[in-house]
Amino acid sequence: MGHFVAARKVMAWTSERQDPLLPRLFAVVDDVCYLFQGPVRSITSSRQQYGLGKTANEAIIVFPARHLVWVLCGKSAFIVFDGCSSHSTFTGAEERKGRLFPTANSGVKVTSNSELSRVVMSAETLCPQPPPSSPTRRISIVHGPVIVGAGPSGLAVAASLRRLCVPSVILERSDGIADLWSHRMYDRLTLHLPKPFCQLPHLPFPAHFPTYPSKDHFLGYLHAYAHHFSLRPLFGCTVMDARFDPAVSLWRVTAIRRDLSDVPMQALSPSRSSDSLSESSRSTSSVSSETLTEPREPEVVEFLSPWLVVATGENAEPVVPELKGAEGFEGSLLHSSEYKSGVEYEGKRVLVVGCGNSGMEICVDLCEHGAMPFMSVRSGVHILPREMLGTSTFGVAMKLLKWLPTKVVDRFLLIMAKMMIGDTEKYGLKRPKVGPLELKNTTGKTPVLDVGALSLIKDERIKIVSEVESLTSNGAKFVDGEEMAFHAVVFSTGYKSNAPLWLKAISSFHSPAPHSPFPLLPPPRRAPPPTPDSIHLFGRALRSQGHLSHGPEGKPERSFPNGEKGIYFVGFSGKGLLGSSVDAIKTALDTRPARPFLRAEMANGGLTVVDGSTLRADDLHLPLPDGAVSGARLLQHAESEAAARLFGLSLPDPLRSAAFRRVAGGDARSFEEEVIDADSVKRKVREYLLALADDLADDPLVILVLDGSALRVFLDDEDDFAMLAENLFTDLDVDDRGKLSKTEIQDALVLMGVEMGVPTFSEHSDLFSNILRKHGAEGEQQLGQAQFAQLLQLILQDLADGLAEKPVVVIQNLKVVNGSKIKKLLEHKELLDNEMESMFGDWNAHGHGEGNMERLQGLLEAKGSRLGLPPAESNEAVALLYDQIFSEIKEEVIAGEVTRDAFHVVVSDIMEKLVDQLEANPIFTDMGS
Ligand SMILES: NC(=O)C1=CN([C@@H]2O[C@H](COP(=O)(O)OP(=O)(O)OC[C@H]3O[C@@H](n4cnc5c(N)ncnc54)[C@H](OP(=O)(O)O)[C@@H]3O)[C@@H](O)[C@H]2O)C=CC1
Ligand SMILES: O=C(O)C(=O)Cc1c[nH]c2ccccc12
Repeated sequence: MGHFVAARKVMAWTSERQDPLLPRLFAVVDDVCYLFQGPVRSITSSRQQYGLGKTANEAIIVFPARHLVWVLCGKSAFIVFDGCSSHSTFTGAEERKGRLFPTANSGVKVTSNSELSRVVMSAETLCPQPPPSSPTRRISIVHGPVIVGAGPSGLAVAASLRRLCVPSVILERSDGIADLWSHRMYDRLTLHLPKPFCQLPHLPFPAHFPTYPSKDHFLGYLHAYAHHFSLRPLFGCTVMDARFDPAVSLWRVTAIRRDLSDVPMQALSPSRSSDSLSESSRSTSSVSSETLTEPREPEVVEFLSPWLVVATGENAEPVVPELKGAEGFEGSLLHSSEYKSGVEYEGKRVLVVGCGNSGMEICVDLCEHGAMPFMSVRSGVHILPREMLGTSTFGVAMKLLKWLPTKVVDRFLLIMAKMMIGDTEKYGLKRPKVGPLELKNTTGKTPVLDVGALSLIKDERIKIVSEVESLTSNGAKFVDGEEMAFHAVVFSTGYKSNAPLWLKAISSFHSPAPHSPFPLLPPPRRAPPPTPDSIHLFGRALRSQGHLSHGPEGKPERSFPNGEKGIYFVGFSGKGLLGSSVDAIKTALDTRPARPFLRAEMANGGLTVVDGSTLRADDLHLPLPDGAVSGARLLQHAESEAAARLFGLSLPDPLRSAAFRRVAGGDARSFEEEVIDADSVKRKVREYLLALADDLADDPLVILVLDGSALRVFLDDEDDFAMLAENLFTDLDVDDRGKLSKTEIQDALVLMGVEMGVPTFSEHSDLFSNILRKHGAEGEQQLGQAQFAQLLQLILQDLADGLAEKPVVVIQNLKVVNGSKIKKLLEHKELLDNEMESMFGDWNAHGHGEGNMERLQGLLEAKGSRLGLPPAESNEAVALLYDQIFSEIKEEVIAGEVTRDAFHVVVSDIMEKLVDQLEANPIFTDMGS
């Protein structure tokens, strides 16, 4: 342990082996100390940059304080930049006997081998006092991402991070989780999409939930979810401003935090009990001590973090049109977010403005409560049945989108809708010109999934009226001149995001390159994230708020200026809760190398692509059976041989049977009974292996081999292990009792999960129960943190040994696109010609002229699935791949009228480029559940 020494305006850092009274690395300017320790890699360029002498091998560089700390109030403070984890930690510090010590519970651990590479200190005298009128301001450096919003998206991100042992902070303006769902939705609401599309990552809905869970089911689930992952958002915390500060490469998120001490604890606790859920039965009072000691005055807190997750949703603020005469209307005026049920409207005439899902369902609700609803329709609307072909319409659409372009899926949905619910136009519900999914993608307008409104419209129990022109004292005037009386008006006119109000200056940084205050630091060890600019746009983020410029298709443009880093938009993809889950997992996986040990784990273990190459080697692993054998026996042997070369993996059935069919030829049944003579046995086994290899080459499997090596990474490094054990302990100790029972070791293993090298509990219960029993980890005995760590270490050691002896292979639900399909196509003249002809036909069918390049890109993107590529709309990596390849094609080669030959040349060129790119950099796509 080194020491911080402070004497009035002088502070210094000495490392362990140095005399604390003779600090070596030390500098003071204007009350600010900047101290640097660590290897200087780019010494030559640094010499130039700082004009150092040729013989200099050690340098002290002093920076102005504003680069480092914006405002620091109250006590002294220092910031430790840990070069190992690329994390900064902020702590209060106090001076005792001339030395500066971290204040209690500061959370800073500076150990000698944590490779401290920068130390920055700032003394008390530096801090300007806040102006007396302003609320107290505090700075909080977050050890992980700052998530704005505690709705489903924010919770899903935090949970996904928690599972990876990455901490995060959720800031939430309201008093509880999922405020929209708990306070701004009508009672009769049920989810429109079936269960699998609405559950959040890592915790399925309870089995007893109906296919379409109710609002209360869903809310109960969200509370159980927050509880399960011990998520404790900071409630009453309204973000006013968030901006990226290039000087420190951090996001500065300023929030006002209200005092919530008079809010009933029930509302603050994530473990609100609910009848609909059994998960929440683990009763705890999970109000943290922090909640109990809330400040009285509103407090301004500035959160600093390298990552900002925007999870405030597309429905943050109600949209209410400004109508002439609204002030003079004597009935009640409300937004759909304030409508709870139709009880109070019995016998009343209610005008519902807007025909989205809310408008439609509120009309149904009004009918059911004996009111008379009138629905005002301005533009058109797509109504689709909630289900078709025996499953949900949404599910059908998602399936089809995997294979077909949006326009074709739209055409299909509209044909099905017409067959099932007839022509909706004759009731005054015009269909928009653009199809439902394309409209959703381009404008964000969701199609209506019919849950009963349509038949009420047909029966004229819901009356369709035209666009409202103005309100009168007792009703409304419509654009068609008609005037009617109403008791109430419910604006079901939708919602908008509020991110533009607080997310400042995105895309408008002009500084050429973010200035680094630490030019002497070794470059970060982590490879940059896969996107070129570290801005993670999962979906249609903020499209309608003008934050992003749009391309001609309304797609957000994918180019961003440099400067803003580490920002993630979660839940803006227009794909409902499913979209939130996908975004959340991506965000978590992307930010997870936040922890050094996770980085090590990824480098060591990581994913393995099984592309069948190990099956091609000539020598066999297992001795062949002697003499002639039956076909069935041969197959059995061939399968064992394959498994022996594939980490003991048992291959999916379709793969095995396809290979078997190729070996067996015509009749599989008779082959099993056939006698294979000794000479043919080896040939047949090889045939089987090669058949498997061929299929795997086209469609590789992605597997995770858990052989204990990932676990060793933690076990081999004392610090890493201590950190892991501490995190797990605090995560599990939800009541802050400082004790856990032995049985909770099992929860720790579950929390660690596959990502950290622990197999799933349920599938490998033998392995676990032996080890747990051996260490007596089944009892209720209470363990303190140190004992917990000790026991965990023993158990993980045994687990690692067990796995080393018999690795566990987990097939990941990922598809790898490596270009082999395109390569095959290029090698197969006949198929290639057919494909080219069909593309050339499409090309000609859509006219000529301007924008050939865009047209060709569109055509190839649409054909992507035939080439083995996932749709570009659904996969950012694919979209980037196309963009990159098309940027290399010269405009003139496809200018004007394109001949067949020229078309063939260009398209083959593109295909070859695709192969090159994909072979070097395969694309992984999530196949969902
Ligand atoms: N059970 C469920 O799962 C439910 C889901 N939802 C979802 O919640 C989100 C919000 O839905 P919702 O609240 O219905 O909002 P939407 O944005 O989907 O619909 C708003 C409606 O209001 C109309 N509108 C807007 N401004 C005016 C105006 N000045 N005059 C007349 N009409 C106007 C729009 O028509 P125009 O095209 O003319 O602008 C549109 O029909 C959607 O994603 C929806 O699918 C909603 C309810 C239930
Ligand atoms: O998010 C909503 O509002 C839904 O009702 C689900 C939904 C999201 N995107 C869609 C596209 C087609 C059909 C339903 C949805």
